[in-house]
Amino acid sequence: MQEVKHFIAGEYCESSLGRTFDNINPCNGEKIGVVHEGGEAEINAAVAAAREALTGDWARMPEQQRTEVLHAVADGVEKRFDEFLEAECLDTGKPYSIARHIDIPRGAANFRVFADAVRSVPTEAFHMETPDGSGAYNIAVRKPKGVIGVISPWNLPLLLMTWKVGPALACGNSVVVKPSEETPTTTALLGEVMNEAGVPPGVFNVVHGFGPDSAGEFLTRHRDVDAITFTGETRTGEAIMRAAASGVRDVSFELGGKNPALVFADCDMDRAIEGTLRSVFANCGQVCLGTERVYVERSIFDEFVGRLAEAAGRYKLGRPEDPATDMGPLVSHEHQRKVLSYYELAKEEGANVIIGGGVPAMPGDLANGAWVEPTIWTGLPESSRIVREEIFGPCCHIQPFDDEEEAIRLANDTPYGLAAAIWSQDASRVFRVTPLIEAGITWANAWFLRDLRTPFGGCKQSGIGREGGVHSLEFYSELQNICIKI
Ligand SMILES: O=C(O)C(=O)/C=C/C=C/O
Repeated sequence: MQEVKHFIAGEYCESSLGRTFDNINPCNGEKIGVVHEGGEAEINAAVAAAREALTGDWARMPEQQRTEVLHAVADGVEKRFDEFLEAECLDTGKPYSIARHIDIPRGAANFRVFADAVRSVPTEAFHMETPDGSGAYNIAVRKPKGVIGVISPWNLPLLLMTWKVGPALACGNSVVVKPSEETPTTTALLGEVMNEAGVPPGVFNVVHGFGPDSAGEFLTRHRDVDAITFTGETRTGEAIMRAAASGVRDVSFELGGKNPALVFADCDMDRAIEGTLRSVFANCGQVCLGTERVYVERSIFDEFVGRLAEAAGRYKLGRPEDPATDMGPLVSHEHQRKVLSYYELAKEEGANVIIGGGVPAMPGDLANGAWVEPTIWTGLPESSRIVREEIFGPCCHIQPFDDEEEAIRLANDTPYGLAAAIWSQDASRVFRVTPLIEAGITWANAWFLRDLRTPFGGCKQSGIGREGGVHSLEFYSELQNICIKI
């Protein structure tokens, strides 16, 4: 039976609370093992270890060596690829086919891209004239921010945790990570890789537990944590922001969304179907950048709905390790209950259920898993909760529109602003429409095409700040301007 422990100061340890919670396989509801629940004592110990690491070998390590160590961490993840793959898919239920191409490779790449960025992205320097004519030089220098609190989500556990830990360590910080209680294993496993790669003890720490009145809250409230980065639901972000205000700590948030896709009649229909299918149903609809609202130009509405439904009907739900599987369960029975409550609400609100809307019949032990059917609705008003609220499941509502102005208005009619996709082969339309979409990330004729140097994050209630490239370096460092009089 698996036992997932905390990782503090380079060592695995149990909880002083003497409490553990079950880790459940969402494919069949079976217990995978137990996870130690961290309390205030564990968070205090982890933050203290992180603080001490900032005055030890890690602080004295030359930047070049630090980046080599981070490449060694990436090597370590790649060397133990199958171990990370199996752990991630056991925790999440996601198919090997997704984790093999997205989650685990990005788990390594997120260290490499920022180890390289910190060596190549310049800071600014200005020469200035001075009244005495001798002049002065201004040089901006990046310095570590300090101890970073990282609260990472359950949908892409390794990817989204290393998306934060990679740049944080590249900038010379130390971190205390509180992974989601649903998916603790790969974050815990990374501790071994950190030790093997030569990351000094205390630089990378992991404490497991829950949010309120548990490890998550204790971490965000800890006064010796200099900044907090979080990916997850907007209302949790609000609570973290309130905690961060005490001590004026900086925050970086990637929060919720209700992302639109705009499909124009002049699109490449095959590409629009393929791309929208992925953006709605990938990872069982549990991707923050995913589409839940699809707006289709009226002249192609019926054809688009029919073809998307036909494609969605071909998903093979099954075990992660089955090569035929292209959709897993939701991450937990709790999340299944939430998604199914929206499936019921849609029926109550009179939606046309084009496909799905329930629980699939699954064979054998899989019948005890957190499964839901890929689902497509039409016919609801824009005021419907189905169209307004983030569901985070394999489902979308499709609505027709008649012109570009209406499409843009519909897309922007949401308190969120994370991602969007538009499908059109008219270049003028693409350049006209995309800047008018209120979203931090907008794809045209693509989805989830990711250049890690680009700004990544949401506006409105979808987040604060940007990650990616220099934007991550900006958050994970303090810039000091040094003015030198000649
Ligand atoms: O691709 C990324 O860097 C990223 O952060 C993906 C986020 C997905 C959230 O569900």
